[in-house]
Amino acid sequence: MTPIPVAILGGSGYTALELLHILLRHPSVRIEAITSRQEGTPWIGEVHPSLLGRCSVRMEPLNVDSLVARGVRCAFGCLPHGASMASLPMLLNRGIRVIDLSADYRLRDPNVYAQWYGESHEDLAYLAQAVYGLPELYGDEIPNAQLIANPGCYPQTGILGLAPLVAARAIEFTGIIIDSKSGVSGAGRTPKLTTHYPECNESISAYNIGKHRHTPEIEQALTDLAGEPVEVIFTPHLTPMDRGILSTIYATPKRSMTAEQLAGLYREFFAKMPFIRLRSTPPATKDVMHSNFVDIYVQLVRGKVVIVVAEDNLTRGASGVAVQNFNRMFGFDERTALL
Ligand SMILES: NC(=O)C1=CN([C@@H]2O[C@H](COP(=O)(O)OP(=O)(O)OC[C@H]3O[C@@H](n4cnc5c(N)ncnc54)[C@H](OP(=O)(O)O)[C@@H]3O)[C@@H](O)[C@H]2O)C=CC1
Ligand SMILES: CC(=O)N[C@@H](CCC(=O)OP(=O)(O)O)C(=O)O
Repeated sequence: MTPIPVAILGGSGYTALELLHILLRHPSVRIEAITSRQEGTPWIGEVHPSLLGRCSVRMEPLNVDSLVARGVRCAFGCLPHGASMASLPMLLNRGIRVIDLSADYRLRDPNVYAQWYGESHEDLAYLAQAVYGLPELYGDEIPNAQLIANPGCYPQTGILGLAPLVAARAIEFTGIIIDSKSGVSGAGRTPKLTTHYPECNESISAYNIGKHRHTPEIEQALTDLAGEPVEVIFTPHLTPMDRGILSTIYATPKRSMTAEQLAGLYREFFAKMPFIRLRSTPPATKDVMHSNFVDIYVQLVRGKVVIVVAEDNLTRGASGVAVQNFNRMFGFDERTALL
């Protein structure tokens, strides 16, 4: 089969690097273009030395006419939110399918976007068409999507960790606590004071308590599953590791259940989902490093359900699930290049 020509936008960043490492293993993909604001069209290996000898593509400014002329069929947007909705409509208008790794197209209600992101949404037309790309929940909508809103890194741990309980209406839909810890690469490659080495090394800190923009994303998906509003208290923490997210979730059962009934709910919900691993011991971030797996452990403790979820923020949290979506969009086995 002729490989599918793809473009990656925002080539200097961490998710672009992760995506390149995965796509270079994909038998049916050709990296046609890597776009960047960098001056002088550098080789990708000059910006990401781990790609030296593996990928000989020059970075180039974004030029949609050129991408169309070269037959690009899918573009991965690895840009910050805001920059995504400023660029991606140009590609979509020309028939290129897009997987957007930013948050711009994840929240269906533009008023909710404005409330949590502090800016109004500028592309209501494509927002209305976007499919939320969490394959385990919205998998049937992905093959025909022109625009995939790739899910956020933290939200995937909260949504997947709670999905079996919410779908079974087995827990209270308020007072759910999601306590998450992320490695520093979650903040991207662009330097910031909080992620400067002396600021974050040997230290753990909570941030954006009660106002992190992933709260409405988690609630939107869980509300879809429940058919009624679900409310969460989501608290992220920055931890001194390169990559990985560990979320510990606390929920209150609506009715009493045994450990076996609880485990059965999870087994049934995630049956046939190749990237969910139900664990008999609490997972660690190292167990999922560089993989597309989401590891989930669940236990009853003093009348509460405690769920521990581990994922790699760059692989499963961003670029791995983007390739999982790509595989579904273009009719490949969803595990291609990921297992
Ligand atoms: N890091 C993570 O774990 C996750 C990230 N995401 C999301 O994925 C997207 C990319 O994240 P990540 O790779 O970590 O971010 P980075 O900051 O590492 O990279 C983003 C890249 O986008 C380009 N860029 C930056 N600002 C602009 C701008 N104003 N206009 C156009 N291009 C710009 C730059 O590339 P260049 O200089 O080459 O132009 C930059 O390197 C973000 O929206 C992020 O929120 C989602 C899930 C997890
Ligand atoms: C550790 C860290 O700073 N993490 C980022 C979230 C990661 C991310 O990329 O989220 P979006 O895809 O929704 O932009 C944060 O809390 O803002």
